[in-house]
Amino acid sequence: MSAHLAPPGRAPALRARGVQAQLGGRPVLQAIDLALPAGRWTSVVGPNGAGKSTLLRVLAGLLPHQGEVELQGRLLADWPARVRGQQLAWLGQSEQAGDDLRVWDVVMLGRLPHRAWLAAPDARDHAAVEQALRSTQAWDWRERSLGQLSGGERQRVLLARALAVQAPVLLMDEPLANLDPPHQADWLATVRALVRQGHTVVSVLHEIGMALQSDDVVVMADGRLRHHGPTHDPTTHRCLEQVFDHRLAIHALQGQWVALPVIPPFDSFSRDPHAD
Ligand SMILES: Nc1ncnc2c1ncn2[C@@H]1O[C@H](COP(=O)(O)OP(=O)(O)OP(=O)(O)O)[C@@H](O)[C@H]1O
Repeated sequence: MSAHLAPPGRAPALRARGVQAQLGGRPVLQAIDLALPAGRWTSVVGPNGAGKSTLLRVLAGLLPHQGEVELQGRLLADWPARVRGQQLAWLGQSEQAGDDLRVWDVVMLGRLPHRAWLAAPDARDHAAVEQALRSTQAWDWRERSLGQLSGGERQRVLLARALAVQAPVLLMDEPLANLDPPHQADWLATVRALVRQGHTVVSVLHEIGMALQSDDVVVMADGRLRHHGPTHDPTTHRCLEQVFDHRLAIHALQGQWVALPVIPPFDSFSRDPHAD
């Protein structure tokens, strides 16, 4: 496993030390030591069941675990809940959100950590919600209820809710689920703009081509961290190919990295497995 060091003088946005987690009595994360540098976009990738979502939930403080997790140099447990909610925004996988709620109100939920108990939203809250809805092209649906939207439209509203928090650190689990190619490209542009402004973005992605657009890649397999390194590093590419059983290959194409499937020869499908 390669180490990736945060720039000197700035605490990592998130740090895990000796993290372990169990689900259903089974260990699903083991011995995770990880420092995610601030002001960069890191993608977490790996095969199904590798522990990616579990890691993200642990980093967000949403799952009990052993070991330590720090947000901006301070243990998660030491942050007052409301302040932590201002610092760290979360977009979960297949999130349930009230289908009867208006889109506007769903996105306004992202402003809760900024408001005093029972206080009405102020002008800044309204501005943040409008900006988030416009940036995900969800503004036109603001009066509709969430339950009336398609899967991709709904995902854009939930992304808007995470953006409305305006947190320095954003964690997103499969943010591209249901998004069509133009809106995947818009998501990419949004993430790049956030990182340019100094935000930290951590995304669990199945789309390896998209993950290869990030600054850094964390590779997981079997509940363990296999690699953490810059996206352009050949070691990162080799590790990715390895954890996916060499069923994908990474190539340079017009100044970008792309992942292409490695398709077995036709013979291996047509052969009768019981012939031998
Ligand atoms: N509630 C649960 N109880 C028991 N085991 C669970 C539970 N949820 C997840 N797991 C197991 O934990 C392991 C890690 O799951 P996790 O969702 O973190 O993987 P992942 O890498 O995000 O997978 P995927 O790519 O399929 O989304 C898997 O083996 C999964 O079967």
